[in-house]
Amino acid sequence: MQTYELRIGTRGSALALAQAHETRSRLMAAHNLPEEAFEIVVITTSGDRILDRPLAEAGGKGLFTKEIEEALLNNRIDIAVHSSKDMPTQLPEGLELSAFLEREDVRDAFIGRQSAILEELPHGAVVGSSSLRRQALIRRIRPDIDVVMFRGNVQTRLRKLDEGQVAGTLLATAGLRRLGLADIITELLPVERFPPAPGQGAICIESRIGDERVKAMLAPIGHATTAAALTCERAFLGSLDGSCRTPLAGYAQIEGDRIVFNGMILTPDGTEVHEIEAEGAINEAAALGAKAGARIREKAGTQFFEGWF
Ligand SMILES: NCc1[nH]cc(CCC(=O)O)c1CC(=O)O
Repeated sequence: MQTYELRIGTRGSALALAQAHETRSRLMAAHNLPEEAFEIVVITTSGDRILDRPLAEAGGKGLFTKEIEEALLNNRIDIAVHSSKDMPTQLPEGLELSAFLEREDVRDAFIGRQSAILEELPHGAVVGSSSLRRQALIRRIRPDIDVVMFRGNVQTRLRKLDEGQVAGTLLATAGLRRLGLADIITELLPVERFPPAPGQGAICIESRIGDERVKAMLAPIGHATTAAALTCERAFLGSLDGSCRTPLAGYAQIEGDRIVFNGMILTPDGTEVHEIEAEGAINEAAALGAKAGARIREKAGTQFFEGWF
């Protein structure tokens, strides 16, 4: 029987596999181990099966993680590799995010056909996105654009673009780079106008609390400033209940030993926008994010969150 140093759980999508392979490569380098020391275990999740509805409607974020977390808890895998953006703020008892890999580009990318530049699309153009944040951000700057639901993997989206079903779509630059598809990007959207989702661009690794062997193996591949930024962003998300029905953005930037955090919440039509900026010490990342969440909540008022459910 083959014995592995680590069993790595992942979803089977091209992006998820790319992230699992990247994690494996880093572990191989850090521990001077061959590829065979790691088993990659592909796990299908509910999120992979539901393709006909917006995810927020189908039950939200846990959809991409539930079956993988069960495999961790049942000891069928040792670590799970995820996109941080897809991770709920509350993890099942006994599990933790034990490492974050160095963050990729956090920006959203526009992939345009009728125009390379989002803001230069013709009046009334159709843009596809299933992200509530991206939908609201597009409507905010271009209320005339018809934003339609757009799910499926990158290949499906590109086919819909080529067929002319939509004039453009938005995807995370990080994901496209990891898939070797950066060349399809026609515009990199600036974070000031298109602030990213909490966690965007960062791979995280989940493991069992108390599994010290695994934790020690992960230590050399973890990236401290990414971890601080993600801790801040996830605290912001958590303090807003992590409701995936509220379009929101949150981005923490590390400058030396300081964190500069920018948060935003919007109504789905992009007409009402609330922003928050907070700065603090890097070792108070969680408190900073939580406080920014409380302050933006206060700014927006309770009716903001009740308006559209
Ligand atoms: N919700 C899907 C998802 N989760 C993470 C990424 C991209 C990679 C990342 O942000 O790390 C994507 C696709 C996208 O938004 O284009």
